[in-house]
Amino acid sequence: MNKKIVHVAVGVIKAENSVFICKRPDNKHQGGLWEFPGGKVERGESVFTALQRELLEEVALTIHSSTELLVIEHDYGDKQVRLDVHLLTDFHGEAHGAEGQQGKWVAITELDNYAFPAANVAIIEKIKAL
Ligand SMILES: Nc1nc2c([nH]c(=O)n2[C@@H]2O[C@H](COP(=O)(O)OP(=O)(O)OP(=O)(O)O)[C@@H](O)[C@H]2O)c(=O)[nH]1
Ligand SMILES: [Mg+2]
Repeated sequence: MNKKIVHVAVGVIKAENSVFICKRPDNKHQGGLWEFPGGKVERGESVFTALQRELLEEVALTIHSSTELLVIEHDYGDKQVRLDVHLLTDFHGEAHGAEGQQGKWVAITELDNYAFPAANVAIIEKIKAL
């Protein structure tokens, strides 16, 4: 049976050798794990517009431009996702967990110390190679 694929815009917010990550609330899908901020792309919306909307809501950043990093399709069993991952280096604001969630800047060399959803393995590999 074909499952519906959830289209998600994911932003890797990078400044110097660090990226900004947030902790997913326990009650959400893949809760308690760390994530790159982002969310579902709404009907008729571009990935960039979704990123602008989600990052303002979640981490209070204004995004000026983005570049595509990679696309990941992953089946969690309970949910199938397509992650459109963009690199964000052109933004303004002070990143913080604007929805009450934990958020922090982490050196790319320290990312292996954080637990991410399974789909994120390829994102982390890509970031290390930037
Ligand atoms: N934002 C984000 N979502 C991810 C990552 N990795 C990953 O598998 N996902 C999955 O992508 C899906 C959608 O993300 P989301 O929960 O942020 O969506 P959203 O902000 O629109 O949330 P909402 O609809 O609950 O308000 C979730 O099933 C989540 O588990 C990641 O690094 N960042
Ligand atoms: Mg989200």
